[in-house]
Amino acid sequence: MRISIIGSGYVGLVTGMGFIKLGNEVIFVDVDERKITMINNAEPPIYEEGLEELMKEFRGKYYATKDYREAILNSDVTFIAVGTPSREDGSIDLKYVESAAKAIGEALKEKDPYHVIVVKSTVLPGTTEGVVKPLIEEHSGKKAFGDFGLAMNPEFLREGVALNDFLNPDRVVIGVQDERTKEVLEKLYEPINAPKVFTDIKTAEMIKYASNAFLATKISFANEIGNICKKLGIDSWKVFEGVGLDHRISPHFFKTGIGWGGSCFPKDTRALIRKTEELGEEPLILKAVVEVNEKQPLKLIELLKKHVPELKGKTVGVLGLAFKPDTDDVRETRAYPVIKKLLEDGARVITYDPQAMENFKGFYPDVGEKITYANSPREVLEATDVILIVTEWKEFEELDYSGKIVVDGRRVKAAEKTARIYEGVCW
Ligand SMILES: NC(=O)c1ccc[n+]([C@@H]2O[C@H](COP(=O)([O-])OP(=O)(O)OC[C@H]3O[C@@H](n4cnc5c(N)ncnc54)[C@H](O)[C@@H]3O)[C@@H](O)[C@H]2O)c1
Ligand SMILES: O=c1ccn([C@@H]2O[C@H](COP(=O)(O)OP(=O)(O)O[C@H]3O[C@H](CO)[C@@H](O)[C@H](O)[C@H]3O)[C@@H](O)[C@H]2O)c(=O)[nH]1
Repeated sequence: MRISIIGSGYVGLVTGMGFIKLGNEVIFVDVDERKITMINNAEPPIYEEGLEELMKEFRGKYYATKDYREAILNSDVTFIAVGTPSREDGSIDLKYVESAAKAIGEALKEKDPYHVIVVKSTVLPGTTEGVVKPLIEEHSGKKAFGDFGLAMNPEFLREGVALNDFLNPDRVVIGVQDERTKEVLEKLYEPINAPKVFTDIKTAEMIKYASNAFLATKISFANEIGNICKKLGIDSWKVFEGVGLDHRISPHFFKTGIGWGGSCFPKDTRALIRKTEELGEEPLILKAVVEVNEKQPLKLIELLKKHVPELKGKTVGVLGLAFKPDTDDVRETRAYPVIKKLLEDGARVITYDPQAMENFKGFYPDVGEKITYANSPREVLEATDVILIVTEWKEFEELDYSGKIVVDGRRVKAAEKTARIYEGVCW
């Protein structure tokens, strides 16, 4: 099939390359010229395992453009994969979705054959039918489900293992209303060996939020229990090994530490909280889940002060800036509140991350420009005896932490074994 993808970021690019691997052709659309040039040179604008190889292997099966008209006229299905960030007040910001829907509408004016539009961005229930549909209809002069198809197909991939998650998902959720659109998506996803859940459109939208909210809840719950364990001298990882063996519970997303960051859990829980309040309901659990998560990274500093009570003038090494390993993404990384607090307490910070240093500096200039970036993790260990571990990159397992005071937010075994003084956040 010929597919166009609007928004060539973490989801758009991975989804597009995944569809290409399944035998399709893709036109990527973006507003960012840098991304367009890089994609056309088969260079991934983001770091994601396996993406570069795939882009090189399938050169010729895709290209990128900023021209919506060209992309729509030369494809049968269009996925919207633009960002849906938070506004100041935590509510969902739909400005990218709205501008994409308008531009798709304009381009659809000239198109006769039945074209299917699929919302892949994470959007609150009601958005596809209440915002995207009317905008496309208004700008194209055509009617949804008669002149063009419309569906909502949330994405569940995790950064770092995104290609594998896209190609081997636990399930594919497709919210549709009309039979013609359903047939197109059934065909497109046929090669993927996973249960296909067909629902109405707003149920598909809600499945995405409920999934992310539940996973975030699992981690915050584990961290709350983990904080109790720490006080009682109990290893919470052992506790959740025992808990997770109950098949009703499952062992996943119970890794205690300094909490969840990233481009999804924080903004999606916030958006769901705002929506719940708008509906006149009280999001009691969701608010607690967020509150636990906001406090958790600062536990690192509390524990550090047990061993280094005065941080003023001290150099502290921070290992890891990405919100998790195997990505260069720093959106809502726990490294930000940790480094911010260290600087407020008068410490100097030297840091290393294999992929995310440039992004961190650009994304958080208020702290990013006040810290030192090392060329290797060893350089951090040479610069100071006081180390905080924020992201569990594999290479941090290969270091010798002898003589160091390490406070670990993610459980790096090598540090646990070799450090002079070792404190785990919840173990
Ligand atoms: N990152 C993830 O792991 C993940 C996983 C599942 C779902 N999601 C959801 O997918 C959506 C995209 O997330 P992302 O992380 O890929 O975002 P991203 O910021 O990496 O990518 C979005 C892209 O859209 C482009 N864009 C913005 N406005 C545009 C427009 N009008 N026309 C064309 N391109 C435009 C941006 O330049 C950017 O390249 C969000 O709704 C997110 O919640 C993300
Ligand atoms: O047991 C765990 C698991 C994760 N985390 C943290 O949780 C955050 C999110 O991790 P992960 O879920 O692996 O990364 P994302 O790429 O943000 O993926 C989540 O968000 C995506 C965007 O919606 C969804 O598609 C995925 O299904 C969902 O897992 C990271 O900061 C992790 O360090 C923990 O602290 N403990």
